[in-house]
Amino acid sequence: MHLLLSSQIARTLLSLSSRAMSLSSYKSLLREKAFVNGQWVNAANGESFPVYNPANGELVCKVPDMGAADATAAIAHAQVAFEAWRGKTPSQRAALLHSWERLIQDRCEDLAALMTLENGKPLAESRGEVAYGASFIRWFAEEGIRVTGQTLQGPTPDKRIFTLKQPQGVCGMITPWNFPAAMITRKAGAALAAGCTVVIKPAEDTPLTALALCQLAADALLPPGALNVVTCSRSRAAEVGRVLTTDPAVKHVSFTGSTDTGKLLLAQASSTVKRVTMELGGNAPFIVFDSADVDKAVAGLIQAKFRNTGQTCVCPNRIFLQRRVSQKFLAKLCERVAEMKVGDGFEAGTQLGPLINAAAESKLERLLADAKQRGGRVLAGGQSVKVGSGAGHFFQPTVVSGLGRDSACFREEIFGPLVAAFEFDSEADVVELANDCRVGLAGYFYSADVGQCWRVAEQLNVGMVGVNESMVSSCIAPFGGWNESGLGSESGVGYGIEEYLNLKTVVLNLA
Ligand SMILES: NC(=O)c1ccc[n+]([C@@H]2O[C@H](COP(=O)([O-])OP(=O)(O)OC[C@H]3O[C@@H](n4cnc5c(N)ncnc54)[C@H](O)[C@@H]3O)[C@@H](O)[C@H]2O)c1
Ligand SMILES: O=C[C@H](O)CS(=O)(=O)O
Repeated sequence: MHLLLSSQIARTLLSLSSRAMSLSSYKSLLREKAFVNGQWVNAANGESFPVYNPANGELVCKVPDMGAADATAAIAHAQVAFEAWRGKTPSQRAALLHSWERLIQDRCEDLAALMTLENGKPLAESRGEVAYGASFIRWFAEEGIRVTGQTLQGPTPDKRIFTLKQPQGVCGMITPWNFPAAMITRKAGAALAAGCTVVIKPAEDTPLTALALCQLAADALLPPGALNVVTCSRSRAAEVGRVLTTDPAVKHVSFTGSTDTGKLLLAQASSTVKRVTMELGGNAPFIVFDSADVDKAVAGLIQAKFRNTGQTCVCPNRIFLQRRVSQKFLAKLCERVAEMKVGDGFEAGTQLGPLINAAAESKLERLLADAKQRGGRVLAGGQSVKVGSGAGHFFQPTVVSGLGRDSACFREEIFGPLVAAFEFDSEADVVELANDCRVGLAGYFYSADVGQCWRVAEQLNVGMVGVNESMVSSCIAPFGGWNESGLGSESGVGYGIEEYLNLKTVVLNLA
């Protein structure tokens, strides 16, 4: 008994000490100002807005609530910086980006703590995201050195044709709360490596990680004006966004967020015909065929579905189970789900942190009520969870089966820890079901039939497919959606950086 007690005490002390360690050192990167032209600045209106810890509703700090004037000033500084930044060689830019990436890696623990504090995700996931975010900077530093053009024989002997790829200029970026570091570096890394300068508006829920990245960029000696972050509350997002999407000095708008917001920004950006990159909403099918390795499929679903508490754009959203394997899969899945730990992201062993806010919890409850009303069966979870003071919005990992395509879980992006299961009979049936939606970001399926793997991978109307694999994102793989999931592609060889380059054709007369 004494042995057991001492090991429990040790675990508790370790948990508290790791939490204390994380909380104590992040403060060196906590900034309560925005970052423009290499300076820490307040909003022109002197106003600020609060950033809360989603796990307990406690105030973390306040940051500037900037408006149109601040965004316009940031763009002007980025424009001035662009001329010098584009004039550096790709290798010179790469050296600075590599320095930035190394500093990010060195400060992983502090950045991770800051991310968990403002986003709520488990500390282990935050650490993973810091490394993932840094990988994009390293990747694009190298990509920038390998941007190539073409040399062609002209239509007549006295002509030669060359193509050049040149940086577009100032890029406006608007990013979401679910990946406070990676959604910024996946864009800014590519744009900066291409020779562009950037003005970023991070999500109002998670500005602190973005600001911390600015401090490290300054420490890495990125020149003033190359990287700028303007912060604003949700109520000012439209005002700042309108400047970023309509100022003639901005040549590219890169957005990651919901499809509805993306459509709005697209319309605004059209007034000055800006280049755009849109990474929008998803509704990923996750198909398990009779021939699948069920244990592997269950593990894959757990990994992809509950990452970031189910709040990622590539989370499996509709789980399609072939009839013969359905019960076995659901039994194994529910067994694993029942073991998952919901809690504060700083607590050791936490696998599911809080939802980002009350609206996210209300949406989850609405989707669950709709599922039940349509005859869905709750096989696991289904309840919110009180953690600590109870001010956070925690929800059990939940599994609902017996749903049809008329359910809200089929039609909407769930964006939470709710597994919605649907049964199917034939391959043709499930491909039709999977493609019955207006977005097409990611899709996954498990099958031991090679021919089926090829057929289904080719037939799914999505930008990324996992075949017996549930993780499709990395700096190496092009990331982008079809249909209403977006435009363009981020990361990959050539794709991500090309978004920020203009193509120029030069026809040279030799005579
Ligand atoms: N495709 C991807 O890579 C990807 C990645 C993350 C999130 N998402 C999608 O984002 C959604 C969830 O994120 P969210 O709730 O933060 O999305 P959201 O569209 O509400 O917000 C995203 C960003 O847009 C800003 N914004 C909102 N309205 C604006 C406006 N009128 N003008 C200018 N900016 C505005 C927000 O402040 C935030 O910074 C989901 O649909 C998810 O699929 C997609
Ligand atoms: O939520 C959207 C992100 O793009 C997911 S990922 O981290 O790139 O897989």
